[in-house]
Amino acid sequence: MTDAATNDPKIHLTEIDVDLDVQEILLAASQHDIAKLRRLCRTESSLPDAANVKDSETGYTPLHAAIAACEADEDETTKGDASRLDESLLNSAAETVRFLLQEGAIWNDLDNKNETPGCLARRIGASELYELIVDAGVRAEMLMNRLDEYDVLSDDDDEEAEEGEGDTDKETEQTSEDKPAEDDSAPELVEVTTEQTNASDNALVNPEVENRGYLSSSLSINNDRILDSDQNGVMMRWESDIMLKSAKALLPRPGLKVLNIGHGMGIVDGFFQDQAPAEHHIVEAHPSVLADMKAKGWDTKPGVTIHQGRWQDVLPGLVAEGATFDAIYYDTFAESYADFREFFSEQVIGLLEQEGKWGFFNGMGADRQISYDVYQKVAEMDLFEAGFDVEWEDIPVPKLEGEWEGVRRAYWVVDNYRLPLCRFMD
Ligand SMILES: C[S@@+](CC[C@H](N)C(=O)[O-])C[C@H]1O[C@@H](n2cnc3c(N)ncnc32)[C@H](O)[C@@H]1O
Repeated sequence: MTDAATNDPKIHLTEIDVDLDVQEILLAASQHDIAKLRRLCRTESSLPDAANVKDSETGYTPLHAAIAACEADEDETTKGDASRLDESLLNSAAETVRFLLQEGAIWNDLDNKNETPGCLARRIGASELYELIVDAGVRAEMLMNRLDEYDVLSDDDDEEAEEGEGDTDKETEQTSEDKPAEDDSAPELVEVTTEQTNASDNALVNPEVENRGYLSSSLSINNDRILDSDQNGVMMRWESDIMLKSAKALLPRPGLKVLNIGHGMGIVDGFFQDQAPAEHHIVEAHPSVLADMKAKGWDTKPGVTIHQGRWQDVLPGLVAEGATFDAIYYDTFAESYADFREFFSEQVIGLLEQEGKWGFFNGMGADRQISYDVYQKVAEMDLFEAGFDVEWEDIPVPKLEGEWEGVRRAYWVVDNYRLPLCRFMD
């Protein structure tokens, strides 16, 4: 390591110094020695971000180390059995985890086994520690979402100031400075994986796909799946049971008015048709899906009106006409959590009957249980803020091992699908 000509002592550290510091911090974390951690984090350590150091061999952060210390020696049959964990160790670990989070520890950093601290807590059966990490994730995500909103507002201000100076697609541009340093993949809203950790950054549903790019890409539409040109799964037949249960919960009897956003393979629309709705409106934006709908005669089915275009462009017109619906369903592709929030806080409010129900495909963070749990809470809080109550029903998802052949990434990993049913609050 070459020393820079500077008076900053940190620049003069050798790799050995750094490694010793890292080991000292990780040891203190695993011993739940908060007094020592406090000293190391605040004064003694020469490392700038002591709460987020990483062991080069295991990839452990102090959070991983504090949690891993609770793991019981166990054989295969008792793995994850919470009753085998030492209660006082769990309590001191909880204190340590709280302390590290206060010091800015990142809730979802990955170790070398691809586990976040929360994944590790869940695997060893430390549910209290798991909940602490989930809550930290919720706080971080809420904050990131609000900051992104603030960014969008300032972008809008800039645009207003620059009116007439040409258009930039700010919606779809995101520079690396906009993103949080620790997280670089998206909270998955719909059907796409979060590959690394992440529920953060409010970026796009699929890190590699954004909505306008997707809508101009070519699709392969088969009987059991729709893939985009990069083999990302847009819709898959295994979701049929989820679609059936969603349709039945939303449209319990004939003669109601339903609005569906995103036709895909037409699975949910088929189940809505089975309920003989009085009006069945479908918003779809992809030209190939629209062509497929026409080929399958959707334009002549009873009560069906097809609205061609993005919901962002179509729905304000329906609101202006005063259209209302007993049921609304949202299942799009390559949209962000921010898009989804805009959908329910700005559009559903204008389109749903007072006693109506609405739902969405709940795929946010579904490639990792902790991300799924975090995003359930985040959504719940935002729905509450927008004036909606939500009920969740757990539906077991069948084993999907064979399903992902030919699909770029498995976007579904968690065991249970949580089906949301939303209504206006009383
Ligand atoms: C996951 S599929 C919907 C699957 C559907 N629920 C089913 O049961 O087959 C998502 C659909 O949303 C459409 N879509 C994506 N973005 C959209 C947008 N902004 N507005 C309208 N439709 C959109 C896609 O073209 C695709 O057909």
